[in-house]
Amino acid sequence: MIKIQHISKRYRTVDALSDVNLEVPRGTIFGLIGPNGAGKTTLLRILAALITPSSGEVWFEQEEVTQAPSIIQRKVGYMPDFFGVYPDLTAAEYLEFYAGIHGIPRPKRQRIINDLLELVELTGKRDTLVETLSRGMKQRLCLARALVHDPEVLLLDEPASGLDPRARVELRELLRTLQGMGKTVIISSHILLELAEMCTDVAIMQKGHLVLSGDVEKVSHHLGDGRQLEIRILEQERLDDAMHLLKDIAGISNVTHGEGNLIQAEFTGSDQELHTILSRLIAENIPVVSFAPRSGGGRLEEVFMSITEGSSPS
Ligand SMILES: Nc1ncnc2c1ncn2[C@@H]1O[C@H](COP(=O)(O)OP(=O)(O)OP(=O)(O)O)[C@@H](O)[C@H]1O
Repeated sequence: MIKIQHISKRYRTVDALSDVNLEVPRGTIFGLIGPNGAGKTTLLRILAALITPSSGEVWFEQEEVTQAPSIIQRKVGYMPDFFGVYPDLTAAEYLEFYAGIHGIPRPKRQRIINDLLELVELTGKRDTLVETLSRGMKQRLCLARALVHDPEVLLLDEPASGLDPRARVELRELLRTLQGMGKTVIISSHILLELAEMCTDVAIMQKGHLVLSGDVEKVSHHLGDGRQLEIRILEQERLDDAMHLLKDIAGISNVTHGEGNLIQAEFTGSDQELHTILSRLIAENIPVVSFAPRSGGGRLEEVFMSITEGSSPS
């Protein structure tokens, strides 16, 4: 678990972070979302010990680390939001260079490099000049670079920006693999939907403040207390019956007819009550095809827009 307590950072006249408190559970894929200038990069750079906060504490498990950069550097891998300039190095040489920087003994390096190239699916590119790799490949190589010393925590600044949809799917799969390896991953983005599909937890930031954080479901449900319910039924003729029935149930509001035979409604209540609603529909012989609280980015997007009013998410 990483605990960020009362972290503030002031650059001359700019308050980049103001009293940020955040807990990142171990093993999560944690998204930092916020418009440009929200303070995401500043927070990641503090967590990577690249800059020190003006005040506050960062705890990695039982250790306070703001004054102990060597602990952070051992535990954390950081991927910045820019690729930088590559000297004339092949992918393997590039990783070898960073393995050297991390003091990994020479005899161990080749195996680590082979494993990392395999992990990020660049084995076939090991002797290719980095400069000639595609953007997605460079991105994955940078990720491999951040993993060279086998850190517990990975910090990825805007990893999805500029990636095409396929590269984004590959990145998401890679992040899941890393999570499966027990790593905690913190990623930032100013484009909410990029993260909604990748993260288990999110924190929304604006103008140096943390506005809201928690697991994706919890944050998605933040708007009102309710969740959005989507019910699809088989036969158009039963649509009105189903809508009437739903409108009479306590806890259900805003029942509307969506595309095709879809009914959408707001729902406040427990999973037990949700189960009761489904049972009532079935008891009335309404041919339910699917019954689901709406999840994913759409809802999160609404939350984001409502609490970062006036700021565009992209
Ligand atoms: N080195 C610096 N000197 C002065 N001000 C800075 C510096 N770095 C960042 N800032 C300011 O701090 C605030 C937060 O910037 P930061 O880069 O952390 O935000 P961000 O959420 O990562 O934004 P972006 O998505 O644009 O990268 C901004 O107002 C920015 O101009």
